Amino acid sequence: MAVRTQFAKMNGLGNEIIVADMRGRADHVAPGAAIALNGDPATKFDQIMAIHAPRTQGTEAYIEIINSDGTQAQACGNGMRCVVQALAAETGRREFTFETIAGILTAHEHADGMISVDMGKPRFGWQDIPLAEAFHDTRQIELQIGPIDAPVLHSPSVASMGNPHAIFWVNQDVWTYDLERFGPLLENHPIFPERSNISIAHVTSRNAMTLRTWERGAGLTRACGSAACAAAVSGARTGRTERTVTVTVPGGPLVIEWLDNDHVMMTGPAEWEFSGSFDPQSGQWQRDETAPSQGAA
Ligand SMILES: N[C@@H](CCC[C@H](N)C(=O)O)C(=O)O
Repeated sequence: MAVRTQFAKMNGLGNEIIVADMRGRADHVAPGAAIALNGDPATKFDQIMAIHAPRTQGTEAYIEIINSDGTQAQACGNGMRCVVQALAAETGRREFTFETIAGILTAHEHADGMISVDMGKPRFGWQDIPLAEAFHDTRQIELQIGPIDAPVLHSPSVASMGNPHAIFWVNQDVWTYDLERFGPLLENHPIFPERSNISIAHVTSRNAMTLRTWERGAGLTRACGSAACAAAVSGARTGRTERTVTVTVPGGPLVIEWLDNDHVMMTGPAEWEFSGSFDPQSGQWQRDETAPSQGAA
């Protein structure tokens, strides 16, 4: 059996996150271990944020992001806030620079405990999402679901926040749509060769919208930070909103700012639940019996 790794079970507005401390070791969390952890109600998660030793000078760590189906993701906004809270508790520092498969990003914890993550620049080219065919205007692409003459959802905006997002705009309560039914069909639609995160957005003012997301590789979630960013920039890009938007997801509000330098800043909370250790090969785990404490290590 492999040496166990320490983890913290956390959440970012209800997006279920496992922060795993893989520093000082060469192995990775195996897809089978992720699937096993997700199969246990106590450790059920949306993403594992595996903290590895830094690969690039000037960064704190390399973060590997693993969906609950064992696949890798390029971005996870809520997970990054959990990583920041765990490392801030461990080190006493508030400013961090991380590397992910999608590049370098910075984040900081505010004095009130809220955490801002610079999610980088959005990309809108059809090859960047990616889409399987050329669309020169990705503010609205041809895609619909439901009866051909009365589609339930149609004409989404698409954007990449490092990972692929499709945002379907609706004029009524986002809870009136059966996202559990449409999500998997749209996630796996042939237009998305790398699958996609699927969101439904209802703009309620120039600075606010509500959002529900079916996550690629994880399913229905209570929050998706990168989807909130993709929805905010798409809202501004299509003239529906200003560049600063409060995006209310089922777990609560996230503030998204599309800055003049084109970077997208996401601000929200993170919450520690419990700590333990698991075998990164099998996913066998146990809860720490010691007094409650926070931090990945
Ligand atoms: N929960 C995340 C996004 C997770 C990644 C996604 N499922 C994918 O495969 O792209 C967030 O908060 O951004």
